[in-house]
Amino acid sequence: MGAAAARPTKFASSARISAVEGRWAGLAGRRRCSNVGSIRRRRRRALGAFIRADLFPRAAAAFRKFLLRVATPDAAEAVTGGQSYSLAAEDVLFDYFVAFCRHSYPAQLAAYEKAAATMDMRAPHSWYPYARSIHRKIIYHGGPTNSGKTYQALQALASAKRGVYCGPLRLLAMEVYEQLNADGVRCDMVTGQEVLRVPGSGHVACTVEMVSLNTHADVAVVDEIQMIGDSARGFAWTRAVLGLPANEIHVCGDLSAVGLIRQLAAVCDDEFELRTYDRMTPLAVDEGCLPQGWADVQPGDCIVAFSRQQLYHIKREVEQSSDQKACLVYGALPAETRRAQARLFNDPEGDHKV
Ligand SMILES: Nc1ncnc2c1ncn2[C@@H]1O[C@H](COP(=O)(O)OP(=O)(O)OP(=O)(O)O)[C@@H](O)[C@H]1O
Repeated sequence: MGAAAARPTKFASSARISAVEGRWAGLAGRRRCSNVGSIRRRRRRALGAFIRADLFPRAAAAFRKFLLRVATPDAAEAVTGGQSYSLAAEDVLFDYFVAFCRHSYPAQLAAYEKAAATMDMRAPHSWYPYARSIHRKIIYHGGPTNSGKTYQALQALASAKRGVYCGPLRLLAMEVYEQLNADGVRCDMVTGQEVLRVPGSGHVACTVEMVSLNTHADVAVVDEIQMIGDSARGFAWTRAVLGLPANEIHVCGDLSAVGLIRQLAAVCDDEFELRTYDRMTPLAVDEGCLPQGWADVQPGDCIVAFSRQQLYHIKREVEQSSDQKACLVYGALPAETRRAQARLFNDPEGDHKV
């Protein structure tokens, strides 16, 4: 604005009013001085008021026309009043601009506000309207390994009409799939690697990344819930806990995620219950190594190695130096072979116990 422009003061005389009117008309005629020009430079601010960038030029032009039609000399004085115009006047104008847009383009602003809400990364629970339409109960089965947490959750799953199990491993999904089908509860299996459909099934056992959030379940089981804190895969547990449309969600794991799940339940307006478990048998770390080498391996032992070559080598050693037979499972093993190996190991009548 020109330095010669008057400061915003009260009007005292009609001569002054006409001077301001003249200046208003002159300044408004040059677009940059109408202050709508300043608003133009504030597109981002307008976005914050849900005025989209593509609506902005049209809205700003309409607002400018509107201003020129209705502005009183007072307004002209305030808006064009010398250096003091800058921020304070723009703030005033901006509020009027927003009010004008709300009045003139209600549908556009509402649509953009709705779209912005769905993209609000701070409220992930709102991304799952189906789950939010259900008042869910989250039951946290917490305790150390082998304390029977998953067993209890699976009991609830098996007795439900429609259920879903989500686990971190294909093998766990497969174990549940086989167990439920063996117990007469028809169950599909869905993993990234394979999909097995059982006609008429009401249940599905899947890896957690594969769980469908579009199918209602009476009971859902989310296993190894502490993995929600995993930097690479934790998102899949978060998605399952927030998004599963199930009446009851049984989450199983150690107690490290209790606080977080309790908070998520509160945010989702779900019920929360904590059930804690103790180990049924003690777990102790052996003081020494196997004195007789692989000949000391006992039925039920599990040996972990870090390469395929090592695994085959150890299997050979165990079978040659003891009367045990060993099964093998590793990541690259085809799913069908892995299942056959797991079946061999789990068969109570079989002789593959390592
Ligand atoms: N009440 C029970 N009756 C019969 N078997 C049970 C019972 N509770 C647990 N088990 C068995 O004990 C074993 C360990 O139970 P489960 O897998 O439920 O433990 P967990 O606490 O979930 O262990 P993890 O943390 O390793 O998953 C399983 O083979 C399970 O079938």
